[in-house]
Amino acid sequence: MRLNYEATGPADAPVVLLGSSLGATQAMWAPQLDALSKRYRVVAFDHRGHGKSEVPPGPYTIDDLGGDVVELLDTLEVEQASYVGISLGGSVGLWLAQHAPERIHRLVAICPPSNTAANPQPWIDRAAQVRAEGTQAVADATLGRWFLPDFEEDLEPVRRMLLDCPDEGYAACCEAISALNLLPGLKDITAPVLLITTDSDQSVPPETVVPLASEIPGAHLEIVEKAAHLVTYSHPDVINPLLLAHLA
Ligand SMILES: O=C(O)CC1=CCC(=O)O1
Repeated sequence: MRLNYEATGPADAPVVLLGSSLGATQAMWAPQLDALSKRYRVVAFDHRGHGKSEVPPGPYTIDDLGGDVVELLDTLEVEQASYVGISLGGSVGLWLAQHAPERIHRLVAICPPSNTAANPQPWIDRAAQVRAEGTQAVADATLGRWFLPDFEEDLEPVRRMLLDCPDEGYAACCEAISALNLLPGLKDITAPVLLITTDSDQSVPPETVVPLASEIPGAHLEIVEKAAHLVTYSHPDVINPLLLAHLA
């Protein structure tokens, strides 16, 4: 699988991978790049079906998405990296920590869905809707979940990113999310984990993230106040110091 990625920071610095949300590209990490790339080789990638990565026909599985990242590490000849992921990207991080523990140095999982298999129908319905009508059919609702109404920045670039997402890639990743259950392997994770959730996340409610902290050995939990789902984008002033402290 050919994954698109953008690398910034010193070529010989420790590598940090950045995994994005459903419907987003690596460009969503712009608010983190300056802070992280002073100390790290930052590799922000597009999941399969997203951005400039390949778009094979779906459905995809979390094994596909996680396996793609292992393949990317192999291609980059990186033995071990830290990983920061949000939303679907956070789920991929939890998968990597369970299935490729020797490749993950430290993990930050932000607002990660972990047991959507318990209620798969909304994701199956969303996949069908996007295959039939395109990502424009879900763009307004998505922006409403990603940001609180008082977030004043221009959201057009984010809307454009969603509209540009290949419909098949978006739908196929919804199907991966619909079958997701990462709970059984949490107790076996050995990498140091920082979990981040927010008080107003309607996509992946905090009640589904907080309990993960007592399942993952030694995990640290942070709850960001007055923030919705795409907290890396809306609150870099809060998130970036948390990332730097955990990755150090
Ligand atoms: O679009 C959403 O609802 C937010 C979301 C949940 C999982 C993911 O990757 O994005």
